[in-house]
Amino acid sequence: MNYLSLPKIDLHCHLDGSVRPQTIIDLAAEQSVTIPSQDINEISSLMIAPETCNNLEEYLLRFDLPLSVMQTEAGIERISFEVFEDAAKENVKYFEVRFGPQLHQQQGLSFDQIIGSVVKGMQRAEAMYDIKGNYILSILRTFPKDNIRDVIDAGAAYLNKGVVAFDLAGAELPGFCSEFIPYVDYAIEKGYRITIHAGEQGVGQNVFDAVSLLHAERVGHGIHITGHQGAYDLVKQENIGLETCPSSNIQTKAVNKLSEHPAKAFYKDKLPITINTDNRTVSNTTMTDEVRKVMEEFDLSREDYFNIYRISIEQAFASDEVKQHLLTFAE
Ligand SMILES: O=c1[nH]cnc2c1ncn2[C@H]1C[C@H](O)[C@@H](CO)O1
Ligand SMILES: [Zn+2]
Repeated sequence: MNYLSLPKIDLHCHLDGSVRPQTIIDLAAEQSVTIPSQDINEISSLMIAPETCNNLEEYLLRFDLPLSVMQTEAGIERISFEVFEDAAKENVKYFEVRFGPQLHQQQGLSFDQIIGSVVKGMQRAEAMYDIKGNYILSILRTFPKDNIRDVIDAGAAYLNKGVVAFDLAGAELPGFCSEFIPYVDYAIEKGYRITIHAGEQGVGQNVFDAVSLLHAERVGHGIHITGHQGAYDLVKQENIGLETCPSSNIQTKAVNKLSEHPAKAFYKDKLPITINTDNRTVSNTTMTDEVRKVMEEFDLSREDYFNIYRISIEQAFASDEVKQHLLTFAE
C-alpha cells in the first residue's frame, strides 16, 4: 500500500517536539543563541529520543534544545509554518498541533504574542497547502499554576480562529487530575474543547479522572485503561477518543514493543482509536511511518484504515465545514 498518498489526520502532535534540526541551527544563528553543535547530524541526535530512554521523564529532556530557539515571534511563526508544511507534504489533511505557551516566555513574550505567532504560521501554511489545522494549548502539569488562567484568557481571543482546545501535558503522576478541576472548568466556560494526556505513564485511574473530573472528550495515549475496567468501560461508553502515538509509546516505555500495544485490541473492541505522531522530531517519525507501523503490525486492511480515518474526523475538534471537507477524502 502507498502509505504516503493516503489522506491522513494527526490529532496529537507537539510543536516543540517537531522542529526541523536545520531550523534549530538557522534560528540559533539568527537569534545569537548558543547551541551544542552546528552539525545537523549532531543536532538531530540530540533531539531524537533514543530507544534506551527509561521513561517519559527522560524523553521530555529532548525539548530543551528546540525551546531555546522558540522564544521570538519570528522563530515560533517559522516553526509553526514548517510543521504544517511537513505534514501537508505527506498528505496530512487535518492537523491539530499542541504546545505549551508557558514554555515560550524565556525572553519576555506575552501569551498573546506566543499564541498569535503559532496561529500566524499555521495560517500561512493553510494558504499554501491542502491542509487545515487548529492549535491546542497545553499546560505543563509540573509548572506553577499561577498563570494558567492567563494562558486561557489569551487563547480565548483565538478560539475557533486557530485555537480550539485545552490540554494537560508533561510528567504524569497518579491522581493529578483533581488539582486541575477549577482551571479546566474555566477553560470549558470560555469555550475550549478538552483533551488530556492520561494513562500514558500513569495508571488507568488517571483516564477515569480525566473523563469524569475534567470532562475530557479525548485522552492523549490512554494505554493504561487496559488495567482498569472502570476507565475502560467509561471510555467505551462515552466514546472518548484515544490519541494513540505508537512510536512515542515505545520510546517512553509506556509499551515494550509495538506488538504489545493495546491499540489493536481497542480497535477490535470498537473503541475510538486514532493514529498520531506525538513528536515528529523527538520520536523521529511522520504520519506515514505511524500509519505504516500500525497497519502492518496490526494486520489492518485498507477498509480498517478508512474506518480509523473516519473515527479521527468524528473525534477532531474541527468545524462541521472542515469535517465535511475531510470526508471527501474518505473511501
Ligand atoms: O508524550 C508526551 N507526554 C506528556 N508530555 C509530553 C509528551 N510529549 C511532549 N510533552 C510535553 C513536552 C513539551 O515541551 C510540552 C508541550 O508541547 O508537552
Ligand atoms: Zn503528547
